[in-house]
Amino acid sequence: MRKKRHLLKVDGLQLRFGGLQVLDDLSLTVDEGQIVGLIGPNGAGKTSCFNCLTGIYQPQDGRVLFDGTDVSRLPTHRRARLGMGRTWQNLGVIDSLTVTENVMLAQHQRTGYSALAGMLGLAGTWLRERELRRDAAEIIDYFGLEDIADERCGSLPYGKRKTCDMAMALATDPKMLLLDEPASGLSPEEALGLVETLRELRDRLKLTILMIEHHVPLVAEVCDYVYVLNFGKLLTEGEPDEIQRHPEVIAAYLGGAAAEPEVNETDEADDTTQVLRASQSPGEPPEWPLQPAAEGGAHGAA
Ligand SMILES: Nc1ncnc2c1ncn2[C@@H]1O[C@H](COP(=O)(O)OP(=O)(O)OP(=O)(O)O)[C@@H](O)[C@H]1O
Repeated sequence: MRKKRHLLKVDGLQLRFGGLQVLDDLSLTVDEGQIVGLIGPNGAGKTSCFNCLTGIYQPQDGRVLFDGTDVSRLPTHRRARLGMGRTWQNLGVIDSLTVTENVMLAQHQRTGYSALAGMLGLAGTWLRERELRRDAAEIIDYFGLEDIADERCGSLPYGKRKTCDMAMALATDPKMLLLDEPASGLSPEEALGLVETLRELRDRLKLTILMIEHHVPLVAEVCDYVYVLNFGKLLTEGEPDEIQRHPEVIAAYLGGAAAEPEVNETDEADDTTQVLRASQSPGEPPEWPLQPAAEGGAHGAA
């Protein structure tokens, strides 16, 4: 049963680029303390939705209410200060900075002075910088990155850079995390670890999470509620087990909704991963509806 307090309420988003209707009357809510999934075929408009929520894109119509405040016209940094933390599909880390420096850079969204002023030790920043460094170390420990805290992100494997991206989102002190494909490119072990991390973020740190994800077992395992987007419109919503049986959802995925099949680097390496595809070749067995993962797959992590 869903809790009642909406942390995020999105009403009637309309987003167009020229003649392309990217989002069409999209409404959704995310209740406090829940992990909510946003899924849909490639090109359905999921990342564009995140961009509208965080102020990167300005939709032509619609409203975004966050924690009771209408943030529809606020710039990205103001939304971040109110508690919207975000990770990026193509990573938000700066490769030339170390893990600690990246996390501290993210923290400066809430300091009232720039990261550069902090690095230069300008007046009034020194004490605060010391606090930030201590907080950054805690966050880095929390994500198990302490051994590589002083390494430049560019030299790290993809999974570690992804974890650093999540650490950066947490460093902004969010109420809500918007995660764009957190499992993409992760090894099976890392994807299993992510299940635990997401639950811990919700249960221990009391964070609310809205997550775009193609990794089906992960969605089925951790999401309390799921929205399905297709061609910019909400196709359906519900708990994961309802969604997996929904005839329109099955039709959308099997009907070749929006794009060519995606080739995901993790496919070959990860046989526990079931990647949602926009379309499939005739005769190919459907990967949708969601099926419980094989024994030892992500479901085994519960
Ligand atoms: N800045 C932009 N200018 C023009 N078109 C855009 C822009 N951003 C997104 N689009 C288009 O909007 C549509 C939805 O893209 P979006 O990236 O939101 O989909 P998605 O569901 O996140 O897809 P994927 O799962 O592949 O990441 C696509 O047709 C895309 O080309």
